[in-house]
Amino acid sequence: MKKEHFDYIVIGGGSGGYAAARTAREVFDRVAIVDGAQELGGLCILKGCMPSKTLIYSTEVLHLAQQGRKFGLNIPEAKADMPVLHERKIATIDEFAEYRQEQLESDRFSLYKSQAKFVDPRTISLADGTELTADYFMIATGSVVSCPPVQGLSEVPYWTSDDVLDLNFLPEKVIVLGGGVVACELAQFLRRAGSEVIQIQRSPHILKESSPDAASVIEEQFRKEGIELYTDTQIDNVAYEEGVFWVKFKNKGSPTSAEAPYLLNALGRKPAIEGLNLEAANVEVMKSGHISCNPNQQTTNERIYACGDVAGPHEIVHVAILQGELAARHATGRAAEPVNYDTLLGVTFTDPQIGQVGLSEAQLKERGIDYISADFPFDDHGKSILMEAKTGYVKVMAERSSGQILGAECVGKDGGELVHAMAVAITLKATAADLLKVHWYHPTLSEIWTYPLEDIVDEMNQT
Ligand SMILES: Cc1cc2nc3c(=O)[nH]c(=O)nc-3n(C[C@H](O)[C@H](O)[C@H](O)COP(=O)(O)OP(=O)(O)OC[C@H]3O[C@@H](n4cnc5c(N)ncnc54)[C@H](O)[C@@H]3O)c2cc1C
Ligand SMILES: NC(=O)c1ccc[n+]([C@@H]2O[C@H](COP(=O)([O-])OP(=O)(O)OC[C@H]3O[C@@H](n4cnc5c(N)ncnc54)[C@H](O)[C@@H]3O)[C@@H](O)[C@H]2O)c1
Repeated sequence: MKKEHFDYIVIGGGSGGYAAARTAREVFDRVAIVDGAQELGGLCILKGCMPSKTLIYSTEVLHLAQQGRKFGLNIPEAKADMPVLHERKIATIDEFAEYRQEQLESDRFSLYKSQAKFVDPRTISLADGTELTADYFMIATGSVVSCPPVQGLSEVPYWTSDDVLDLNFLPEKVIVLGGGVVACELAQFLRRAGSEVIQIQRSPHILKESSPDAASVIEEQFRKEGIELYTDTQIDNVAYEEGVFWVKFKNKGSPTSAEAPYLLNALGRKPAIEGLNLEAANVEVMKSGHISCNPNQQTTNERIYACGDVAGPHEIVHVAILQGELAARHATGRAAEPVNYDTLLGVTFTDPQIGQVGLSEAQLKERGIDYISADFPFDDHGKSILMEAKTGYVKVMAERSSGQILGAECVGKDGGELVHAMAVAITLKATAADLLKVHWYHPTLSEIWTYPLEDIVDEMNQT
């Protein structure tokens, strides 16, 4: 049996794993990456952020073109050409994936294309029986689509996000189960591409990670665009007969049903821990299935770290990367600062987008922090009015005593871009008064932030 020893072994070569390997390699000479995927590159590049945002951007352009009259344009017909959209996605993603594959295959690392399984706390075995030992391990195996216990769901041929991101035809009608980020981004993509869409969400609002105010804006927009959106539902069962999916559910208590030839299961993802044999490595998992980690990303076995979707608490690429870098710095004995989730940035790529950063109002209340909140709507702002981008608002929360910005929300056109101004402010601990010293160019969407900032400073001056 082949055996080899490394300083550091990364299991899973996605965003988090590659960040850890690259950072560990700055110090260690012998770094191995083990990945069992048929195609290397990880979720973000292959079936997550990049393909979804490529397709979503196309339908955003399509939506604008269809609104041509509003802008004084005569665009006779604008519609999605699904095979071409599909080709564009493939070409775009291939380029990103190729670059990542080159990085993984470089001679800086020893790459093993295999599933890994722990044999003991210092050893993994590969599919061909090879055993690898290491001083330190990083588990970065990501997540997989989950199939929650909805009656009938596991027996029907549902689509996942992978299928929607790989469509080369326009489905005439799709039922979308769920109201999380994946469900919402893809429901709007499908609708704008031309499908009939029925979306069924359990809780009273979609997008539970966002504020109810933000979710309400998206709900109104979805309904305006023709998505048949049900919230506050309970799914009774799912069935599939002769090419038709049936979903029976209670809509605010009353029995309802929906039928369509396609069904997207967007009811969430779960950590990819199956087959790792974590018990053999003394690595414990939490009730959610995430690997239990301390702030340095060390698991219950201090020589084994975890990062990204498999560790949580947020399934977001930049968090996976920050965690991977931090963990590798820690393992190589360098200064390492735990990820600060109080400055967390999140973006939902619906249109309008939701950008949110720092503490939410709910968190500020929960922590008993005395704060001032001020908001301003896009329908009263010069640049957004001339762009016909009048939906949504910006909101800023600042500590009452100091004016330090603690949280911000931007629901609007390119909200995910605009919110970065506040992300910088929050991370650098700027106050509302500091931010009013910035040159905010006119007319830009960004200058909308000055209105709530002025309101905060005014309110502070009154007390
Ligand atoms: C549709 C969709 C859209 C998304 N959009 C965004 C977005 O816009 N922005 C954002 O921040 N996040 C987005 N996300 C989330 C983001 O993609 C993930 O948080 C991120 O990619 C997770 O990275 P990771 O390194 O933890 O795991 P992954 O990139 O999934 O890497 C895990 C790797 O581990 C390998 N592996 C698994 N098990 C084993 C094993 N036993 N042995 C060896 N190898 C193994 C896999 O083959 C894989 O290559 C999206 C997700 C989805 C599904
Ligand atoms: N823009 C981005 O950053 C982006 C985009 C896509 C995905 N992601 C990440 O990927 C992760 C996975 O996203 P997701 O949307 O698949 O999961 P999610 O957990 O965010 O959403 C799952 C949805 O399914 C619903 N649900 C779950 N079980 C149910 C049941 N039994 N009956 C009815 N409803 C049920 C939940 O209420 C929720 O609305 C997220 O954590 C997100 O951070 C991020």
